[in-house]
Amino acid sequence: MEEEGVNLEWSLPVPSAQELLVNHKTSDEGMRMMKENVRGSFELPYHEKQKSAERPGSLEGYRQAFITSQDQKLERNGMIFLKCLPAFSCKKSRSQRLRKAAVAVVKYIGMALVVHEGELQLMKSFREGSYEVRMNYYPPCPESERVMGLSTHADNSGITMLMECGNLPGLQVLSGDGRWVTFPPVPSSTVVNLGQIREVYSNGTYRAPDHRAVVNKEKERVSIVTCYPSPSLPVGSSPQLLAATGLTPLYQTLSHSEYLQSFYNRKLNDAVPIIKTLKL
Ligand SMILES: O=C(O)CCC(=O)C(=O)O
Ligand SMILES: [Fe+2]
Repeated sequence: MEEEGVNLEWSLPVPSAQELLVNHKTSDEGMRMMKENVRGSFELPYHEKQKSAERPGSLEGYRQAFITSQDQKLERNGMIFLKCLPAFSCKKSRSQRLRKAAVAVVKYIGMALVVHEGELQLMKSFREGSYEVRMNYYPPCPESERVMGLSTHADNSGITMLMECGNLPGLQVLSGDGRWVTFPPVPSSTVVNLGQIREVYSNGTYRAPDHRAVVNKEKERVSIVTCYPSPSLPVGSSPQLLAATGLTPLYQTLSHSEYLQSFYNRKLNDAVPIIKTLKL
């Protein structure tokens, strides 16, 4: 499939989870350098990393992965989180290519839902909206079966693009029959993950898969995750989809900031996933 110069090759490695692999030709020297730079940032001495540590009131910077409660079991994950504005200056930049791939995925999901050109606002929002980048660093652990790199979650985004740095498996997806399936790293590919905003948008047609990251006994693992939240759009079932299909809306509609606020007010191990709280 070709979309605005982005080549997409689809496959469904885990049949029951809506997770796709996209090959968008990022296996160039620039990508290798980016991965090396990210790895290098995590390998800096502690006091250097603290210079870019998360500041109160901001989620951005270097930090331990999400801590939402005093009693929670900590995840073995160091994280750098950044909010980014779209880079208009260089149309061929990697961030632009990733965004194009994300827009293409959003477009094809719309087509699969029989929602076509009415989606111009949606596409515009994905093309122009700010996005988030998260770099995950999972140190090795000899007792890897006793720790978790990132606990079970469904992404709260619209679409997430995940790049593995190195050839080390770690990402696991919960399959329809309740088994954890390890997602093998595929060189020069990006894993596209549907987030909960898309699940709501599709009125529950597509599921945001539960996934987690496990750690390796001997080797560190690094992943780079880009999330496209389309902040100018409300979070709710697509009005075009409901109009075209006559389906009853399953979810209430929130503004993007209301949705994020209720997401960040939650505890990591809250029994009810956020998406269930939106159900009508
Ligand atoms: O590192 C991984 O493989 C998973 C990362 C992830 O799921 C996330 O950052 O949301
Ligand atoms: Fe995730």
